[in-house]
Amino acid sequence: MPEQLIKICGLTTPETVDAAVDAGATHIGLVHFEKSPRHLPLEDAAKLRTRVPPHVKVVLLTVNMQPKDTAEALQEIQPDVLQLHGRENPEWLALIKNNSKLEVWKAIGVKDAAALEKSDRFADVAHRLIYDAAAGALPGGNGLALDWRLLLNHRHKLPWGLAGGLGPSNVGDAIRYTDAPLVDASSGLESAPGVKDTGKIRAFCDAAREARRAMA
Ligand SMILES: O=C(O)c1ccccc1NCC(=O)[C@H](O)[C@H](O)COP(=O)(O)O
Repeated sequence: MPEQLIKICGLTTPETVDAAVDAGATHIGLVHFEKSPRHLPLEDAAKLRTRVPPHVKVVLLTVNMQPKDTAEALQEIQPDVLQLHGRENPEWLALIKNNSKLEVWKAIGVKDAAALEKSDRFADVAHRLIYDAAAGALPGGNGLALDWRLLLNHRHKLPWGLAGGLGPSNVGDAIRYTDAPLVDASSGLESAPGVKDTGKIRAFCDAAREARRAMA
């Protein structure tokens, strides 16, 4: 049975990082984007990063960040994965991929089938695509679901994950319906914008693993 990958995104405190690790998350996401309620200054992100054991991967999220600032963030935080969540183009991803050992993920806002097809242009330059709802008030973390039906007949050219509006009550359906190898949630695990609920983190991880187990 393949391991269900689970990313808990937008963690901002030691308690919630520990809760995600204890609940069995495989990835934790740290957002460095000032307009987000989940924004972490570099120094704070670097401190949280040190709490994460090696078997859990740290994903740094940035949005249209300049190369010099990106280099500084990578140096300070030392993530395992860089997730680009803005309008970054394939050339920009290629530059990062060819100049570092990092995994590079690209978030794709999926508003229709055309957006999904267009994501193929990242096939040679990303290690994984994260399919999310199209940008709302923020580029991500809006609690909006994409139309899962769009994923059903798509021929994935590289590893992928499903994000957007997931929480404990629908992640099982999402996995059963789309067979997503990775599920990613943020606002559905909060009691207020930017405030993660450790009970919801645990329930999300349990529900995701249970759905995968039942499909084996
Ligand atoms: O979470 C944010 O605030 C955020 C801000 C800017 C870019 C990306 C952001 N989050 C990206 C994520 O990976 C979220 O987990 C993903 O968009 C799903 O969010 P949600 O629908 O709230 O579960």
